[in-house]
Amino acid sequence: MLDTEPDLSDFSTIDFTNGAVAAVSGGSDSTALLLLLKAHLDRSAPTARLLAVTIDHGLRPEAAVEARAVAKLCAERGIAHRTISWSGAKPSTGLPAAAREARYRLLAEAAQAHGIGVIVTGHTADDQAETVLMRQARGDGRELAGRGLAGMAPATLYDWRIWIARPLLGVRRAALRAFLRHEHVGWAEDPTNTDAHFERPRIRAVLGEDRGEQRFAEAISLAGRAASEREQLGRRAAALIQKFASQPAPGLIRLDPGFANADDTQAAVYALRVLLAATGGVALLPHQERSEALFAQMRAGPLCATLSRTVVDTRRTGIFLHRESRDLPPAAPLAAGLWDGRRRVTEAEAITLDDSSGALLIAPLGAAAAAKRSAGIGAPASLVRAALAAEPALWRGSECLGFAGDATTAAAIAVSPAVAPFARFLPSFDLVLAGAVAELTGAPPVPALPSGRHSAG
Ligand SMILES: Nc1ncnc2c1ncn2[C@@H]1O[C@H](COP(=O)(O)OP(=O)(O)OP(=O)(O)O)[C@@H](O)[C@H]1O
Repeated sequence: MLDTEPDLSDFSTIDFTNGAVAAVSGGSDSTALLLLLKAHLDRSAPTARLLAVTIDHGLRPEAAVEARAVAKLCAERGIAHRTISWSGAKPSTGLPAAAREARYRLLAEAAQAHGIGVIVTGHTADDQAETVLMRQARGDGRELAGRGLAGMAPATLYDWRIWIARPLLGVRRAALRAFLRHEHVGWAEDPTNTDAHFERPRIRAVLGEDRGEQRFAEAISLAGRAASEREQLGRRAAALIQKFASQPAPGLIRLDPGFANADDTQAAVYALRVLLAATGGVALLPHQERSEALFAQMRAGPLCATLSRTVVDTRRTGIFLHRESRDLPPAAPLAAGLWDGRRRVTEAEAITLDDSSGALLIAPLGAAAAAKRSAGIGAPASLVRAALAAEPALWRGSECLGFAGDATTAAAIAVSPAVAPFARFLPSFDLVLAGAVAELTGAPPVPALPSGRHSAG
């Protein structure tokens, strides 16, 4: 064991059977992560593969030099390393979010290409405190006690396919730096970390002031409480979904009328928000206040309203949710990825896109084709047709070949429901809730956590 190794018991809760990708920027936290993880694997899983990956976003000239320094360190320590460049077009607005999205995509692709089962990042307790304080400053906590303030989860499922673990979330940055100094290993300082134009460095500076340690402790304790509240609320909402929700036809959710009278109003509103976002294909949950108002209307009597791109239609037989017909995606060539935020297209490469009879397109089934389909059971025919009309279908010119993913087209393409609010990032706090929505909609089950500790049960 390395003699100044900080207490890193969290490594032992991660399953490294299928190896690990260590995301290493070259900063102190991820450099320490790399060395500590290597020591842990050498000790307890010597056959497990370790691949260090550095993403060069192409945004700072020093990034290439930093990546080479990581490569050199890896070569010295016998660790496989890859530098991957983000070569795509860079947006003029929302650059940090786009860079983050690209970073996780590239890390996931690297893991998949090497058959590796988990990505680990160097997020620390300091990052956690900063995140919570930033969210508090933005007022995220008002929305729902326990959600925004939970901070970063110990594990997050990316793109519904690979887990990102954060084993250093309980470790202070200062301890990691002390460890690196002791090991005589240097690191790169990212100038944006101290640039007061950015929110995080400003918060970081506050944590370094007189009452910084106290504020740090308060933020971490708040995050812990908020995380367990969020998890509990998610479980209660999941139970309501299991009890009251069904899917009579693709894209159509039916809530039993008893849902509107559920005693646990807080959980019912939360379940409603998640179902609205999932049905509409929207990543962000609809506003708390608007959702509360909608729920109150549901209690009061029949209604037909739209929220989060979802039509809510109450009938004698139930409360029905389906994607509204406005702003559906236009016909487009098949491509792997999320379609309308709510359907996941895979294996699209198997299609011959430009055959002689015209390119295959993915587009909504549309009202005319939906009218020819037989109605579902347990739902008004008009609502089944409205839901089906918004389902993705394969087209050649004006000829509809059938639902994308149907038996007739399945050989070439796979389309499965995506649980929109969690399709890109599913924090382990929300595992049970996301699992309930997946079961309801027929989405693939959530892949098992890379550890036994944060179990979905
Ligand atoms: N360029 C990079 N290459 C590889 N890994 C990176 C890179 N940048 C960040 N990471 C990984 O992400 C962790 C957090 O980094 P940082 O705090 O700079 O990113 P962030 O954008 O705040 O985090 P998040 O990705 O969660 O938003 C690092 O410890 C490292 O594991």
